[in-house]
Amino acid sequence: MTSVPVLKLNNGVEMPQLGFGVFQVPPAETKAAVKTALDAGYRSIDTATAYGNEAAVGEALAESGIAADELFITTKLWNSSQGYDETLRAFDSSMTDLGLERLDLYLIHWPLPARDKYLDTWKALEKLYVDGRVRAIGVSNFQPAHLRRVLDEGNVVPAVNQVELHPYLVQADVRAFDAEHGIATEAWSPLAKGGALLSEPVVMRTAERLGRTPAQVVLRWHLQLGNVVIPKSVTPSRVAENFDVFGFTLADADVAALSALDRDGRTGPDPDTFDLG
Ligand SMILES: NC(=O)C1=CN([C@@H]2O[C@H](COP(=O)(O)OP(=O)(O)OC[C@H]3O[C@@H](n4cnc5c(N)ncnc54)[C@H](OP(=O)(O)O)[C@@H]3O)[C@@H](O)[C@H]2O)C=CC1
Ligand SMILES: O=C(O)C(=O)[C@@H](O)[C@H](O)C(=O)CO
Repeated sequence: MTSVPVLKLNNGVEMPQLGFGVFQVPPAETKAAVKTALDAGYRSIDTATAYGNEAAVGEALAESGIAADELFITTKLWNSSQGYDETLRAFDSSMTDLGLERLDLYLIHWPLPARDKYLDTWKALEKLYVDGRVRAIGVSNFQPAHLRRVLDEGNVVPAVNQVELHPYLVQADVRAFDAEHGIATEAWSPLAKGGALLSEPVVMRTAERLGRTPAQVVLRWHLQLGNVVIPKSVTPSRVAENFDVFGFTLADADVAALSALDRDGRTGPDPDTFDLG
């Protein structure tokens, strides 16, 4: 079976560079989707309390019989649970739902700067890390200014920053800041939600030339930039297609041509202003 390259995080923990996302997968369909992904070879699963499907992910993991040390499971603390004590309680609840002894990666889902609770929240993640309940801790949707405060006031450097990232939103500043501080950048909505990006002439031409699909070309672009990617699909053929991205490479010119699609094209909320939950 294809083995996925791993990135060594800043604490030495190894994270698969390709994983499977389950946002908007209804709980009743999640077990089947995760099983399909595990059968295809994925070993990293990205969920969140907000997705409402942690328990279904946990069932799929338990039924798979795959050893915990071969899996890499990420979940995220939802906005309504920010704050030190609330975070510790929310973590316990996620672990019960996931049925895990130890989590691989726990992320603060959004910074919510107007609430100004993410530093207290980060302290709780640090406690979970120091107590050995999670192998790595990180953040999601953090802009450099938010990360700067965590670096200045925290004791642990976040291992990962998971942000919206695809050729319409290349996130050069965030990626540069992350890289400068040893933080791995993980791309959410790596396919820009499977929309217009996959019909861009440059993406289609490149795919045709290489005998690959547009989604595979976009995922290759991420991998060659060094991003962690977590495409989501409930379509088994696409789940397999998105995993089959290790048998070809893009030329530097192809990578540059996709990067030139950058247009500040967010599909999701702006982290500086998003405040929900
Ligand atoms: N931290 C955060 O704030 C966020 C994190 N995430 C994480 O990132 C993951 C991925 O992001 P997501 O928003 O789901 O978007 P993606 O960019 O992964 O796109 C998913 C969409 O693309 C379609 N698709 C998947 N593969 C292909 C393919 N090969 N060809 C054509 N279409 C395809 C899917 O359709 P179908 O399923 O019908 O096959 C689905 O509609 C999430 O599942 C979640 O884990 C996402 C948003 C925010
Ligand atoms: O999918 C996620 O992880 C998200 O945080 C987003 O869904 C986000 O909550 C959103 O898009 C709300 O409109």
